[in-house]
Amino acid sequence: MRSHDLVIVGAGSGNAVVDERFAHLDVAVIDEGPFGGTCLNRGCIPSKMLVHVADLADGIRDAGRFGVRARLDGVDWPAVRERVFGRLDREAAEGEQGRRDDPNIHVLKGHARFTGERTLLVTTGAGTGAGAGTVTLRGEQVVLATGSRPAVPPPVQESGLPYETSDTVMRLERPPHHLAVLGGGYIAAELAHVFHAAGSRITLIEQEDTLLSAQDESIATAYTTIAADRYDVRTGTALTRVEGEPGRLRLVLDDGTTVEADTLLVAVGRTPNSDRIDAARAGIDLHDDGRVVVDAFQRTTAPGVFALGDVCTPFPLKHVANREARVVAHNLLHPGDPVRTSHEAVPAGVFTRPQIAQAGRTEQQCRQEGLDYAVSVRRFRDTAYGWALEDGTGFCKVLADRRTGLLLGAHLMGPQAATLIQPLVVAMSCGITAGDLARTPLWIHPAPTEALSTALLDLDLDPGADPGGRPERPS
Ligand SMILES: Cc1cc2nc3c(=O)[nH]c(=O)nc-3n(C[C@H](O)[C@H](O)[C@H](O)COP(=O)(O)OP(=O)(O)OC[C@H]3O[C@@H](n4cnc5c(N)ncnc54)[C@H](O)[C@@H]3O)c2cc1C
Ligand SMILES: NC(=O)c1ccc[n+]([C@@H]2O[C@H](COP(=O)([O-])OP(=O)(O)OC[C@H]3O[C@@H](n4cnc5c(N)ncnc54)[C@H](O)[C@@H]3O)[C@@H](O)[C@H]2O)c1
Repeated sequence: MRSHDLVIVGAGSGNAVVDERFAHLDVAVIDEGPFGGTCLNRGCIPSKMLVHVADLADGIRDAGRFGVRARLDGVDWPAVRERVFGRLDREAAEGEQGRRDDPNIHVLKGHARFTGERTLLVTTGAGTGAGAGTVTLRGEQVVLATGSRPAVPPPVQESGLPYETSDTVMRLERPPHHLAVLGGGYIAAELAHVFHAAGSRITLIEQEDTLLSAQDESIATAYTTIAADRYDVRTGTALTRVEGEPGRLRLVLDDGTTVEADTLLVAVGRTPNSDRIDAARAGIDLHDDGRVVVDAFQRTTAPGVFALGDVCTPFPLKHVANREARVVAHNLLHPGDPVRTSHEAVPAGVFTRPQIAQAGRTEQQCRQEGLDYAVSVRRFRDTAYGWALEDGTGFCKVLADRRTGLLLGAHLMGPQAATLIQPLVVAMSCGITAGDLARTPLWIHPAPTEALSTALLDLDLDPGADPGGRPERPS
C-alpha cells in the first residue's frame, strides 16, 4: 500500500487545493476523468462560450430594431464546437500534465473507492484502453471533491431510448432540429438559449408552475413569459414516458399532451457523487439527499477527511466550490487555526437571454421567514441606459430589512445582470446598509447601475435605518 501525506479525490475544484504551500508534502491526485472536472470540460466554461455565440447571433437578429442593417447567415456549429472544445480539451490536458510535472504530486487516473479509514482502492486503466489494474493508497489526510452528475428520472431511463445531458449535448455534431428539454432550471435556460440561437426549435417541460422556480417569484414569472414567446413552454407537467425510436422521440406528459422531438436533453438537477465511493467504509456520513455531511470547516464525520464542492455543498456552484477549496487548503495547513466557510449571500448568474442574477433571499423566502422587509423594483427602461438598450423587460429588485436597512436579497434581469449585481453582493457580504450603499459612493451616469442605486433609494425603510443625506464621505 502506498502512503501519502495528502490524497485528493477529484481534480475539478479539488485540484485547486494544492499550491506551492504544499511543496513539502507528498500528494496524490486521483481522477477518473479529464482534469478540470465539470466546470472546464462540460459545465460553466463551454456553456458560457456557447452562450456568448448565442448572444452575438441574437444581437445581429435584433440589430434592425436599432436601425442597424445586418443579416445573420447562420451559426456554423461545427466551427463553434471545434473552437470551444479544441481549446478546452487542450486546457484539460495541459492542466493534467502540469500536475504530473510537479515533483511532489503523484497523478492517478482511475475510479477511487474507500476500503477503510483514509484508505482507497483505485481502479486504474478502465476506459482508457490500457488494462485495468488496482492501486491501494492511504492518506494522512484526504480531500473528497468528487462533484456531482446529471440526474436522470425513471421514465427516461426505463425507455431505453437515447437522451442527452449537459455532459454530452454541447458536443453534438449539429444542433437538433427540435430539442425537448426536461427541466426548466439553470441548464435548461442557458442551453435553450444556445440551441435556439443556433437554429433549433425548443420545447421546455417543467414540473413546477414557472421556469426557474427557485428564483425570486418576480424573476421566475417574468422569465417564463419571455421564454414562452420564444419556445414551446410546458409548465406544471411531468413526463410519464418516452416512446418512439432514436431521432423520433415522443414524450408523453401527465397532462395528456405529447411532445415530438428528435433530441431530448435531461436537465432536472444533479446527484452528488457520494454513492460510488463506499463512503460508509470510511466513516463518512451522508445527508438524505446524498450530499456528504461537513461542518463549517469542511470536515466530514471521518477524522482527517475534508470535502468540498458539489459532493457536499448546499450551493452547487463553481465559485462556491473554489471558496470551499481555499478553506480546505488553509485548514489542512493550519489545523490549529481553522477558518470557516460562509454561505451567506451566495450569488449566482443564469446566463440566458436576458441574463439573470441573484444573491441572498427571494421575496417568497422573506415572507416565509416572517421578516419585516422593504422591497423596491426599478426597471431598466426607466433609466437612461435602458433607453439606449431599448430594454423592455429588465429590472432590479432589492429586499432589505426595514429596521436595520441591511440587504436581504437582490435580483436582477437584463444585460450583464451577473456583473451588475456585484455591488449589491459586496454590500450584503460586508454589512453595508442600503442607504449607505446608495448614498456614499458616486454611481456613474448613465450606466445601467443607476437602476441599482435608484432601487436602493426607493426602499421604504425605517427612518433609523436610513437617515438620508450622507452625501459626503465621513471625514
Ligand atoms: C452545464 C453546466 C453549467 C454550469 N455553469 C455554471 C456557472 O456558470 N457558474 C457556476 O458557478 N457553476 C456552474 N455550474 C456548476 C459547476 O460546474 C459545479 O458547481 C462545479 O464544477 C463543481 O465542482 P466540483 O469540483 O465540486 O466537481 P467536479 O468539477 O465535477 O469535479 C469532480 C471530479 O471528480 C471526479 N470523480 C468523481 N468521482 C470519482 C471517483 N470515485 N474517483 C475518481 N474521480 C472521481 C470527476 O471525474 C471530476 O473530475 C455548471 C454546471 C453545469 C453542469
Ligand atoms: N449559471 C450557473 O451558475 C449554472 C448553470 C448551469 C448549472 N448550474 C448548476 O447545476 C445545477 C443543475 O442544473 P439543472 O438545470 O439540472 O438543475 P436545476 O435545479 O437548476 O433545475 C432543475 C429543474 O428541473 C425540474 N424538474 C425536476 N424533475 C423534473 C421532472 N421529472 N420533470 C420536469 N421537471 C423536473 C425542477 O423543478 C427544476 O426546475 C444547478 O442547480 C446549478 O447549481 C449552474
